[in-house]
Amino acid sequence: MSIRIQDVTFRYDGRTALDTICLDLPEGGLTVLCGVTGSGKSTLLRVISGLVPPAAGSVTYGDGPRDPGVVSIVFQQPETQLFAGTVYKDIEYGLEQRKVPKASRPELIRNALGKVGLAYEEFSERSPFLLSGGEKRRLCIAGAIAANPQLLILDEPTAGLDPQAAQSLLEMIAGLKQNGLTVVVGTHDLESFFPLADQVVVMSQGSVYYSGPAGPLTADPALLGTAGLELPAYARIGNTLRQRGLLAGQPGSTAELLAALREQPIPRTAAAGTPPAAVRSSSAADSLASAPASVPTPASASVTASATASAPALASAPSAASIPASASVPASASVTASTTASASASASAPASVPAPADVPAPATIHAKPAPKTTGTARWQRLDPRVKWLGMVLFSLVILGMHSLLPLLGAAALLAGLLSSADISWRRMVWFFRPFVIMFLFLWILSSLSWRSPDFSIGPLGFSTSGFLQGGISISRFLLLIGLGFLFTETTTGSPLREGLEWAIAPLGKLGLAVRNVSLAVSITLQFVPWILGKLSQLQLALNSRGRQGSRLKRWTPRQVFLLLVPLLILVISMGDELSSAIESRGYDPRKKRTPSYILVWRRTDTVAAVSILLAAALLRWLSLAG
Ligand SMILES: Nc1ncnc2c1ncn2[C@@H]1O[C@H](COP(=O)(O)OP(=O)(O)OP(=O)(O)O)[C@@H](O)[C@H]1O
Repeated sequence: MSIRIQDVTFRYDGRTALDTICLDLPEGGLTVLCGVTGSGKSTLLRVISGLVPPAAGSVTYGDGPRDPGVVSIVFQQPETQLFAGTVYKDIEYGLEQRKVPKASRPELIRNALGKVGLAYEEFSERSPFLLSGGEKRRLCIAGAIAANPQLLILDEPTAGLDPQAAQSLLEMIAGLKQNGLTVVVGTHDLESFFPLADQVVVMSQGSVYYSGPAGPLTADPALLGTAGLELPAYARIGNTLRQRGLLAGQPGSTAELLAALREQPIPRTAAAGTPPAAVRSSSAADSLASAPASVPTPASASVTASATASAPALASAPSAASIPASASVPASASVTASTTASASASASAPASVPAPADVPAPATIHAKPAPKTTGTARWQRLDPRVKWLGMVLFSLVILGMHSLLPLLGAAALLAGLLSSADISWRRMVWFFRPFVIMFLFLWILSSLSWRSPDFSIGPLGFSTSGFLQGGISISRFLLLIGLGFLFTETTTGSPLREGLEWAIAPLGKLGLAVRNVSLAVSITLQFVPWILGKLSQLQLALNSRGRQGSRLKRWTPRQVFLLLVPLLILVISMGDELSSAIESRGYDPRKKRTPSYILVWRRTDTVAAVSILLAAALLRWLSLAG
């Protein structure tokens, strides 16, 4: 299935992560997506998978819109993709979602596990959560290929795999491609994937910097260097040898390089200081066997190196492999460079890959405008003590509210504060949705009355006072949660902690372990967004098993149930890692420490503190009057 990506733009909370991307992914081909971290690879893969809709532009699958059954994606972190109690059930979940008949599932599961090198007998009944990192990754891939998709998307598939596992994964991917599957791989592992690639796409700051075959990229180090990437070792060695006239063409892989070197004996030259007896003809493979990847030494120096360690590897190199005469540049390759801040669409040079001189200087590539001061940035500059003051005062005032009017006043104030912090609606809805659903349920429960209902809906009786009281309690809780959300969204860990430690310092004289308390509170508060982030990753992964499209945003009871165990495991292991990290850094609450954030009180902080006091007094007056 071919894929056409047209003018795709994607934003996270207003921040552009993908900028008018245009790409064609060939049917049955393997496209390698590379770029420095944060360049937008994972985001583009998610958009291609159809799991997240682009803000603008479109993705077309074959001749039309996406059928959820034909696209599979494996995410970067395997631990956020496994849900079921056994390996078998985990793969079966995806098959069930894709309506594969129960009778055909065992065979498909056995095949999929076999393809990724996990023996069915050994693994099918094991818990996915107790597998090693590499085994988890292979299981995720097995889950993705079990239903025979037409497009397979892999994000960093070789990360965390040992060399043998990585090699068998590469062979598996090559096999899938041979069977006509269209594959897209986002990776930093250029060494492994360039030799397999039909097309390479280099991303830089959310734009496509290069798209075309791997050959021109490996022939010209400046092309990848400009995008912040390094050539694979085989290409660096190949280039050095070509420059010295020791190799005819550019090798397309390590195996090709070794094969060519074995077939092309390189005459040794007498190097300075080399005894004449050492001057003899020898295979270049021998010479290079122990040379460093970047070949920084002169040719003569590498010639004197003796081949020992890599001899078995050389022996297994395919001798028939051919090397292209020179890295000629196909017309389809294109390099894109945006030179000014407004050149978002990027001027594209579709003709030929330019010689190194034509490659734009790093300083001129993808220049971005100076960031505007956003509401979030303004909030972040506010002294954390002011925020703590607001948090504590408003929490107390909200807890003392027992009628609708002050609650409405507090809700209006909170809404105003959230929008002044530039927190997008989408993010707020994402944050509040699970709470609203849970609280609605609690509200209904608290309104039920069996003995003397004031009104009934079907068989259920409700009391008016229970309904009102329940509504008020739930509104109070939602406001408190909203306050915490505003606080953690606009305050990073260090200021939050320093501010709290300052505020509770006097309690230290009464024996309170001030530093422990502030550390615990700041970690707990920082944990909330982390947990929500993990939850949304888990939901995305679950949706990728087949529940996609219009149902993406819904939380079904089964989903909630499936997500609970992995989420709990993630939280426990994160807690474990955090406590080990704190211990390993020699944390001692009695020792004096250097503050990680210097508290500075400005005039704006005084204005903010006075406004908080006035607003809290007004809300308190409203609650008393009501
Ligand atoms: N959930 C998110 N919320 C906000 N910003 C995000 C989110 N995920 C990614 N980003 C931002 O979007 C940009 C692109 O991120 P993305 O994960 O796509 O990059 P990447 O090239 O895959 O990086 P890596 O190689 O490190 O995985 C980055 O600036 C990142 O900080």
